Amino acid sequence: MLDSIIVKAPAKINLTLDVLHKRNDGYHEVEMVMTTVDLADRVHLQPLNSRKIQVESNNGFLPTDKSNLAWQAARILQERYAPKTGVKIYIDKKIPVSAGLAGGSTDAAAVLRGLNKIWNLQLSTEALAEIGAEIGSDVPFCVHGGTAVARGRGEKLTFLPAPPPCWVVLAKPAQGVSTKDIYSRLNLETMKHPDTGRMVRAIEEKDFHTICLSLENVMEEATFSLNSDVKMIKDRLQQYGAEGAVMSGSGPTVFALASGQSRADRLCNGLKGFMEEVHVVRMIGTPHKPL
Ligand SMILES: C[C@](O)(CO)[C@H](O)COP(=O)(O)OP(=O)(O)OC[C@H]1O[C@@H](n2ccc(N)nc2=O)[C@H](O)[C@@H]1O
Ligand SMILES: Nc1ncnc2c1ncn2[C@@H]1O[C@H](COP(=O)(O)OP(=O)(O)OP(=O)(O)O)[C@@H](O)[C@H]1O
Repeated sequence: MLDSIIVKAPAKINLTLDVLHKRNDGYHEVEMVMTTVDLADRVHLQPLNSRKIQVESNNGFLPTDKSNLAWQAARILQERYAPKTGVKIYIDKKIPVSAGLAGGSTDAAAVLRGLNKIWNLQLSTEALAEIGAEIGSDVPFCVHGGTAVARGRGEKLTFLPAPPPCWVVLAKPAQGVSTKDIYSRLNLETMKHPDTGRMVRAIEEKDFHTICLSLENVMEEATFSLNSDVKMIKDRLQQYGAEGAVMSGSGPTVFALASGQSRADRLCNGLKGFMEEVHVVRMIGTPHKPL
């Protein structure tokens, strides 16, 4: 058994997000293009000789009990493959919580990848992603990282090349939203669907301009109606010269893409005048390297 390990757990953004219909199991069939950005939690894993799973974090608002998705990931692996060991998980939280950036899902994915290594389980990435789907719909993507079209509940992944290098300005309004609530408020009859095919082609052709034109998210209307700040931030980003801007996931984070750092910094400075949580990061878009 290896000693401690620190696993980087990056946030995701949705370049497109489409909802096709509601399924009999209560979930929705989705089609969305997801990619990773360089805003990441650091998940520290330290094996324990007892069966304890202990979670700590620098963020006092995070649950440290079994409702933490990182705890759930450790429990599943322990029950199935390593009944005699435990782990201390310390989450150095950098990703805003309840933001639409898959913060909890990426921590769970980091625990799956990290424990696979330190408990020497030798599970494939596909097997870890399958386990991840039991924890949450965004976890399989977070296990792989990179850029992908996600279908089904979010677990059926078709991988794409990385988008062209660019900057991402992430703006998170203070008030969070519940993913479940936003799904239940969607108007499936009247929504305008994104052109997912155009986004996929633009990524394959590394056509930054068309990527910006193709950013679309069917959840915006529902989130805007609950939190008017979200629309206001998107409008401001467009007024300040964003090449493209859209909400990520169920929100409330809105992001803008910029081909150069100076434009990204200008957008960030414009927003900083009236909101606190703004990050300028690089798009990553390539799958995680093996640990
Ligand atoms: C909005 C997205 O973040 C886009 O990437 C995801 O679709 C949500 O992924 P997630 O937060 O991992 O979602 P889960 O934890 O699996 O589900 C939370 C709740 O969202 C709803 N949900 C989620 C995924 C999906 N395909 N259909 C749904 O209806 C369900 O009500 C579920 O109870
Ligand atoms: N490790 C974790 N990090 C963040 N939130 C967690 C974690 N584990 C459980 N949670 C809980 O999950 C809820 C959603 O948090 P999260 O940051 O994952 O939202 P999100 O970014 O909107 O997720 P998604 O984009 O996957 O819908 C919060 O209520 C939080 O308390």
